[in-house]
Amino acid sequence: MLELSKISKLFNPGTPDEKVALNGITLKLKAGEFVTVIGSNGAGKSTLMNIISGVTKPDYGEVRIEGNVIHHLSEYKRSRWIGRVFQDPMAGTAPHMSIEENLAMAYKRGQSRGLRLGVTSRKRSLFREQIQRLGLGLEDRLGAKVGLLSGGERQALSLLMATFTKPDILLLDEHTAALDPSRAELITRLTEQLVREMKLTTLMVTHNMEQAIRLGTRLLMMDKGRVLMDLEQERKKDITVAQLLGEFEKISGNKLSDDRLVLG
Ligand SMILES: Nc1ncnc2c1ncn2[C@@H]1O[C@H](COP(=O)(O)OP(=O)(O)OP(=O)(O)O)[C@@H](O)[C@H]1O
Repeated sequence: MLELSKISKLFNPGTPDEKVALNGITLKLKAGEFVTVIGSNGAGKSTLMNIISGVTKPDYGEVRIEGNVIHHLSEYKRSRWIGRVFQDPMAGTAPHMSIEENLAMAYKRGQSRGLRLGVTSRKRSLFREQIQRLGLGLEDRLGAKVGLLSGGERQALSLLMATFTKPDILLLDEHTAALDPSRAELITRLTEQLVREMKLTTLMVTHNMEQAIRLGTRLLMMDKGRVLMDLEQERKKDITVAQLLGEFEKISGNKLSDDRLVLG
């Protein structure tokens, strides 16, 4: 379970560039919830992900995972609880290492600092079994350098690596946005499959409204550092993109301004 309590973040305080990124966010994700997050430009979505993962420290407030207070811990120390996939397929994997070395690295995530990347035959058969789940034939290329994979293959591997040790929280940061439509659909399908099979508690930022409605069990809409709308499955399942945009306008008094908005 993830609990955020009164999280606030101000960038460049006291300067002409002062920006309120998060303004007292309180949020509870129950175990197994799959929450999609959409919002206007500068709403604070990335800052929220960065505060949960430890890239950014909040000015105020508390982050708890499974009851552990973690907002003072380094990004590395939190990695035993958190898996994250970024927009850039290059971000989650090491290009000069082989597929199995990358998997070995993910396997050791959050454990002792000394990285022993030795791949024993027991580990190799575990990796082969896991990577088969992607359905991309990568199990026959375990020795290939990751830099040789396509963007979609690499993002599929990133997703597998992020979920390898069944994290308590999975953070998906526009992880299909840089892919062409067919690859994006493949990664979306794999995401649904892995989240469902492992019952992962998931927070996914997207600019694709249709995807935000279709995926997951709950939808958050952010604006100006706050959660403006919080739709549970019952309300989310029948809502249309037009209704969602209409609701946003009604509550915020403005049209949704998102230069990367994809309607569906
Ligand atoms: N490192 C930083 N330094 C200064 N200001 C920042 C920094 N990171 C974010 N901000 C500001 O904080 C606010 C929230 O930014 P954030 O990137 O979290 O929004 P977002 O919802 O992810 O936006 P987008 O959808 O446009 O990527 C914005 O006004 C942004 O300019």
